[in-house]
Amino acid sequence: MRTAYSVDSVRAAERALMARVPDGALMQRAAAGLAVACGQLLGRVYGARVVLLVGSGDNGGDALFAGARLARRGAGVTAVLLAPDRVHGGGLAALLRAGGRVVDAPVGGGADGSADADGSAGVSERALAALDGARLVVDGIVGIGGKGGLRAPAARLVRAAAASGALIVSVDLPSGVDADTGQVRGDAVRADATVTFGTYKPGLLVDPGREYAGAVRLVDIGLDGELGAHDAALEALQYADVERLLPVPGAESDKYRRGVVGVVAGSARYPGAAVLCVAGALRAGAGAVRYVGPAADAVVARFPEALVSAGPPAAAGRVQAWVAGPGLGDDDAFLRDAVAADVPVLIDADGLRLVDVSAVRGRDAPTLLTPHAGEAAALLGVSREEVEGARLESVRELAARYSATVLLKGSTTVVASPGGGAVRVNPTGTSWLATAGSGDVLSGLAGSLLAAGLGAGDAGAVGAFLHGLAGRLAAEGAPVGAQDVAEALPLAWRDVRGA
Ligand SMILES: NC(=O)C1=CN([C@@H]2O[C@H](COP(=O)(O)OP(=O)(O)OC[C@H]3O[C@@H](n4cnc5c(N)ncnc54)[C@H](O)[C@@H]3O)[C@@H](O)[C@H]2O)[C@@H](O)CC1
Ligand SMILES: Nc1ncnc2c1ncn2[C@@H]1O[C@H](COP(=O)(O)OP(=O)(O)O)[C@@H](O)[C@H]1O
Ligand SMILES: [K+]
Repeated sequence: MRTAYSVDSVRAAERALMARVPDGALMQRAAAGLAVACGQLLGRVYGARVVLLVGSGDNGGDALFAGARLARRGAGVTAVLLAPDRVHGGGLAALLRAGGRVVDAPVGGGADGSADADGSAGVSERALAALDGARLVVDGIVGIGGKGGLRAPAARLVRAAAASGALIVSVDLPSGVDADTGQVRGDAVRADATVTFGTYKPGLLVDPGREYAGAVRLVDIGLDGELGAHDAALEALQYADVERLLPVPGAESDKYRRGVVGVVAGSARYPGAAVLCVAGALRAGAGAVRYVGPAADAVVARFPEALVSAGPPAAAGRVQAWVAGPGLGDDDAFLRDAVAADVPVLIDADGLRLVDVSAVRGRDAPTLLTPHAGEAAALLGVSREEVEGARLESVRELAARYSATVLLKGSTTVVASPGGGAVRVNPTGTSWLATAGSGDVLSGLAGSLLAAGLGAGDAGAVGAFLHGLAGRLAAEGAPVGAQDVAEALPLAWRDVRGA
């Protein structure tokens, strides 16, 4: 399991560790890892021009000590100081000893300024000129101490760094990205790589922050033992975790023991949603798929193995979980039956529009809601942009409001449980999945995992993992349709099982 911890937990763990190690040891470990990563990106360090963007905190200190290490290996290192009067003293001294140069960012060398009329944001020509011809820019403006959007001088330098064409490495996290949420307000560094210390931060794993971070490398600074006393804020399942959770049939399994999933989806207008949902459900672990609804002919024509009926759900025979909602249109009768059933229920798409909050809250069996950002926005009464800018907050809020597990789809898919705890973040997503109907495949797939006995959080996280993997395997760099994603699910299973 890959985990990420909140800033508060990181700070507490760092305090505990610092009490046991010599002064400055953690920063030296961080700087050593950072310098190694920079060296690898540069290839040849000797003679390379490196610019450090140095803020007023320890993030800038890391950059300075790493810059000193690069300077000792022959790089031409220039530190641009955003707040010369508050720079990390030890780091600056180390850089100067190693032969590095220093340029003050504020015009006139004072404290960091604010926006001004000529657009220079109070940044000196010398600071901007230092970026010309740099091969590598090290972003040490702010780390976990960042608050709000970048101030104007920092934002000006970040734009100049982006325009310089240099490789950009962020220290701990891209400056301008909120460490706890991944939110970006205004300018932020778009890094080629981020070297983070001790643990991942949530903002490195969740968009929009994740996209700004580039390739993330974790440097061990000895924090693991101390972090054990804290709860992770985020968890990302890895292959081995998913393999353990897959519902592989045992020798004595039969189709009923494997679980039967019922699908309430499709309408005369949208029969395809039913077909795609069943396509996902058939390849996910349940022993049988029952379809009820108006698209029964279309479903059985494509999948003779599906058990179909016109409904209602109560007359369809026993199921261990229902999936309800894709392509339903406005008819909520079958949805209500499914929600009233005392088995796990996954609600998606039109079902999310039609469902009654109090009916969901009143359920005893687990409920899994799978909105995309637009659906989540409608449920929360906010804009789609607000949901996409604050995925973690949105998914946690929905889970609390509905007393349900919520899987929020999109460029980063996240899963929150009603009782709080770590949010699951899916590591396998690919934007090739942004194709009509792929959400229907996911709902069938995750519903099938529910029927096979996985808890709602596991069904959501494993479903998203397999879905993302299937999307990648189906696409291999070319556009795919939702059916292709469903057909690649066995490949995803085999990939996870190493089969
Ligand atoms: N605490 C530790 O043990 C370790 C900390 N390390 C580094 O220390 C960092 C945290 O250091 P700090 O707590 O000093 O905080 P930061 O260096 O992340 O940032 C704090 C400084 O940035 C300024 N600032 C805040 N928001 C800003 C904004 N929006 N625009 C411009 N400037 C802004 C503040 O005025 C403050 O001086 C970590 O991210 C990591 O890089 C590492 O050296 C590893 C060890
Ligand atoms: N940019 C993206 N990156 C990764 N996955 C994406 C992206 N956009 C959409 N997806 C995934 O594609 C699927 C689309 O589902 P959904 O929006 O419900 O579409 P539909 O209703 O057409 O089925 C979801 O699993 C979602 O997470
Ligand atoms: K940074």
